[in-house]
Amino acid sequence: MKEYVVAILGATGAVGQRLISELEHAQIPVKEVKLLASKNSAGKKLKFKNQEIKVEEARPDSFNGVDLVLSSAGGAVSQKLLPEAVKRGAVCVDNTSAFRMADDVPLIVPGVNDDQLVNHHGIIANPNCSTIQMVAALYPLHVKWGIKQIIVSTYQAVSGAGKAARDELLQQAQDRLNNQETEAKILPTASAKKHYPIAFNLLPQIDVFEDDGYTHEEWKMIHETKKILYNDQDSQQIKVTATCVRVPVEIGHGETVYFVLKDKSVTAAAIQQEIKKTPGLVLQDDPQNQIYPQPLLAAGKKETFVGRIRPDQENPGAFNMWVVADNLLRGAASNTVEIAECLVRDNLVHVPK
Ligand SMILES: NC(=O)C1=CN([C@@H]2O[C@H](COP(=O)(O)OP(=O)(O)OC[C@H]3O[C@@H](n4cnc5c(N)ncnc54)[C@H](OP(=O)(O)O)[C@@H]3O)[C@@H](O)[C@H]2O)C=CC1
Ligand SMILES: N[C@@H](CC(=O)OP(=O)(O)O)C(=O)O
Repeated sequence: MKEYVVAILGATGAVGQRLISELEHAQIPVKEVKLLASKNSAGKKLKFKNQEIKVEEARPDSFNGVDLVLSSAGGAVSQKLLPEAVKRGAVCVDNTSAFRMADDVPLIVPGVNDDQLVNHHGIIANPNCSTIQMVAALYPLHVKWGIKQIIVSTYQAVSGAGKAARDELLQQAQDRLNNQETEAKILPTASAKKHYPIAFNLLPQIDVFEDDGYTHEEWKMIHETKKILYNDQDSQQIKVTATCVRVPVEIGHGETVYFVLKDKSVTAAAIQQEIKKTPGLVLQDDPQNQIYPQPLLAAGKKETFVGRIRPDQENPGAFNMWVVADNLLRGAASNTVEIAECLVRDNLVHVPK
């Protein structure tokens, strides 16, 4: 059986740490693991299956002899280093948005469109975290009844903006409870002109603003959803709009998803049945007993949790639902490692000539 040399780029980060633990349990025969990060982390030791591994500074020649790269060190690092990795024969699964919309890069949610992996040219993109959980929940409904329109509002945890944002929430909360002045340096985005506190607050900005008034996170949800569902030629016709909001939650993105089906006769009970029988989805929908998805319950889990499914009383075929998932696992590390498992399963861990 072939064994693979796997490099984790961004191994010291919020997502990188989870990539390590997901890889420990993956259906991937691992010969060796290389842990790569910035030069600040070079020499640090991290564990893979109880074995201590020294973190190395990521450079082009770090990828010599590597079969598979799991990448999560930000878009600029991916832009610079992944083409170097591919040149050296490594297949890269990238968590960043750097290559997602490129025509020759498959954008994959396993269970939805992993059949498109055969078209890869060395780089495969992992979608945005908010996109993954929404598409995972909607896909079985789209296959069965066809979706015409999606209107989504997100409630995104601070860990989506990295380790530093999570630390900032905790510090601000502590300062506030101690009646001390607090500082905001990271959110809404590290590169923003102004920063605002997230503790006891909500920020209707994730990523930068586009000229049309939408944020780039909203743009990604709209266009990535269409690309993933493009398998089916009707998908380009799906209307999608989004509002993305940062909330003071550590881990777990929530989404209210309003969707309109082509078939106007579908019932909430039929939708619940589809969700229930789809692998990777967990139905938590029992309002009488106050059973519904919550970030605190989803954190640490790989599944996507779905509840509050109810029809729009004034628009037959339209429904509201509430979808929650761990953004660092389902929205990032688990999806990436599942893509890598599909590549191994389908014997696709090679760069086509
Ligand atoms: N699919 C999705 O929706 C998600 C995608 N992501 C993507 O993953 C990236 C990382 O996210 P996250 O883990 O939360 O961020 P963190 O800030 O927690 O971690 C960033 C990681 O990148 C490394 N890094 C930074 N600069 C360099 C460099 N020049 N060369 C090599 N490594 C570098 C850091 O190393 P060091 O510790 O040495 O600084 C660290 O390991 C995001 O920028 C985003 O692009 C993240 C969340 C969800
Ligand atoms: N933007 C997401 C996480 C992320 O990094 O997304 P992307 O990979 O699309 O840049 C969040 O802040 O919750």
